[in-house]
Amino acid sequence: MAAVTELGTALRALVDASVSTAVGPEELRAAAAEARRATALLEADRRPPGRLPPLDDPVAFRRVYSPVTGVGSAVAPPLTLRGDPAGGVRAEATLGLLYEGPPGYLHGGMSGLLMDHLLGAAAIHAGLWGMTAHLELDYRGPVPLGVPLVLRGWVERNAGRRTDVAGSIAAADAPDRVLVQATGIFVTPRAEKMDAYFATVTDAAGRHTPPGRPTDATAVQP
Ligand SMILES: CCCCCCCC/C=C\CCCCCCCC(=O)SCCNC(=O)CCNC(=O)[C@H](O)C(C)(C)COP(=O)(O)OP(=O)(O)OC[C@H]1O[C@@H](n2cnc3c(N)ncnc32)[C@H](O)[C@@H]1OP(=O)(O)O
Repeated sequence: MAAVTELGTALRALVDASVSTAVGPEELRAAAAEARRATALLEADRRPPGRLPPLDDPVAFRRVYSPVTGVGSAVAPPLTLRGDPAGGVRAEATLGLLYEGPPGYLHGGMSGLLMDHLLGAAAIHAGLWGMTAHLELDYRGPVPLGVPLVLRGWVERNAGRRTDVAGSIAAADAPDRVLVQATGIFVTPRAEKMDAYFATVTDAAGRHTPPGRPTDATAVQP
């Protein structure tokens, strides 16, 4: 885990530098050569989609390469999710140029990614695992880059396999001024669909490992 985290941290610094650099073509080409060298090292042993990495724990919902929370992911901020004393889950993050949409502000699709994850995690935190069936966002104000943000997700109601969830993004210094407001419907797939989607998922040792049961523990910190 320490090595995965070390590489993820180094790669995040690299991709951040690569989108904010102002150096010339010579330096860019030299950096590209270094990047290709690192890629060759990593490509020596790869896993296919559907085989979880050894450090993942599908029962605890730990995913080290998640594009949102993964400590090993170059593109994840990465978020640390916590249980929110006000209910649901929350995370703090300061996002950089990698995620820029309008100059100086967060790409709207990135808000969608983050909200999808927060809402899904809020359902899991409440013991209600589901896949995103519907996600709706209202963009009330642009989300600034480079300032601390607070992201929240909470369950509104649950009926059978369907869970209605909501969430928000705000600047940490103005938490009541909601910049992005999200609502979503998460559905635990019926058994036939669970089978069809995940029957071939295995852990690193090749054992069948379907996604977590609705009552499983979560990766959310207490
Ligand atoms: C993802 C695997 C994860 C594995 C391990 C996880 C570790 C995670 C760790 C940490 C936190 C994670 C956080 C993750 C967040 C991100 C999650 C995603 O990105 S999920 C990918 C995108 N979503 C899809 O690809 C779904 C595609 N859609 C489908 O496959 C089906 O539509 C599905 C399974 C969602 C529902 O199919 P049915 O056949 O099981 O269920 P039916 O009978 O259609 O619906 C059940 C009820 O829900 C309502 N419903 C379904 N879809 C609806 C919709 N779009 N709008 C409104 N209502 C809907 C229906 O009307 C019905 O309600 P009535 O029982 O009649 O009252």
